[in-house]
Order: sequence, then C-alpha cells, then structure tokens
Amino acid sequence: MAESSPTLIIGVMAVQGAFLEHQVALKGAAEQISQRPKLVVREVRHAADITSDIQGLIIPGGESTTMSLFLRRNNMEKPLEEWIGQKNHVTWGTCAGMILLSKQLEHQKEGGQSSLGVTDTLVSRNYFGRQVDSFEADLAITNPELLNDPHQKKEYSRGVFIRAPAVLEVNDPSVEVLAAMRLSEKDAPVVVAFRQGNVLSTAFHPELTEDLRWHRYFLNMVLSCS
Ligand SMILES: NC(=O)CC[C@H](N)C(=O)O
Repeated sequence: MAESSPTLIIGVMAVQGAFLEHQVALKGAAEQISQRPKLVVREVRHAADITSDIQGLIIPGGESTTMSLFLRRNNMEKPLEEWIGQKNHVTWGTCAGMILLSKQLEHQKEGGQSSLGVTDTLVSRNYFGRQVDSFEADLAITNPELLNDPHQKKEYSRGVFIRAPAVLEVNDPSVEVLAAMRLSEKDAPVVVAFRQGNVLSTAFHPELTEDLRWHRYFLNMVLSCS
C-alpha cells in the first residue's frame, strides 16, 4: 500500500501584510511536492495560537515597527522566540519578517522596534527605499535545490521588493546566502535571501509572484525537519 501523505501544520502570522497571499501560495506549493503533504494552515494572532504542533511558521511582510509593537503588547515575543528555538520548527520571514528575525538592525524606528534576535545578520530596514520604494528584479539562483526545482526551471527568480530590507552583514558561517543583488553597478552586492539552520529569510515577496519555488523550498525544509 502506498505510504499515506504527511500532514504539515503551518502557521502564518496574520497581524498585517500579505498573509492571505502566503496561504494561497502554500496550498499551490504543497500540491506540487512529490509527497503531496496534507496542508493545515493556521492563522497566528495571539500568544495562545503559538502551539508546538505547528511545524512551520511564516512571518510575512508588512511594517516591522507595527508588528514588533503588536508582538510586545500581546506578549507574543517570548512564546515566539521559544517556538522558533525548537529544532523541529522551521521559520520563514519575508521582508518585515526578515527584519523581525535579525539579531542586528539598522535604520529601525527609534524606540519602537525590537527584534526576535534569531539570525546572525545585520539587516538594514528600507535599504532600497532611498532609491525607489518598490521595484522588481531578477535574482540569480545558485542553490541546487532551488535551481533544480522540477516546477520552475528558470535560473532567475522574480523578486518583488516593497520598501525592502537587505542584509549588510552575515556574522556566522552557518548562514547560507541564497540570493544577492546590487542596487547599481557601483554598489556592492547585498544579500536578499538566506537560510540559517531552520530559518529562511527573504527581503522580497515570493507570495506576490507565480514562482512558488520559495514556498516549496520552505515546505521541504519543514518536511525534512519533522
Ligand atoms: N514590505 C515590507 O514588509 C516592508 C518592510 C518595511 N519597510 C518595514 O520596515 O517593516
């Protein structure tokens, strides 16, 4: 008899931002994974929603200042940090989520912003903001798993950047850079996607494109951790 498909419980922080788009993308991505996991998506809004049976968590884009205040006021910081710290849990931060996860921040709003202190990175908030608020760019993909994705053969992934951050410093060898780009010929490249252990961070918004490979990559991370 064929092995039954695994169930994956994925939490999506639903405080603000593109959490609905992430849910749609997750469903599409799950159908394309060979194990055909059964996906259960839970919206996370309260401390009580952060339960240990959730296997993967997405912290979406939005406004990191608002999100960090919301987390603090609702006593969600500590439970989130504890949840993220468990080795069978996988976390993905997109844009504001990348900011919230970084240990070091630059250009954060004064007094208003704390981080969950997870990734060994220096992330600059609104890094691209001075030039243009929003833009799209093709990102060169080198990671073999992302590159050999059977559903997306392109060597480039379309990145949608909305007042996006960038990683200016990587402070631990366990950080694997997944995508980098430069603002112009004159600028040094900055990291816009990376993985550190069970944490994935992207400065851009894959949930706003047709390219589901980042969601598949995330679900595969969850599958291999469970
Ligand atoms: N699209 C986004 O998530 C923007 C992030 C925003 N610039 C912030 O500081 O939180």
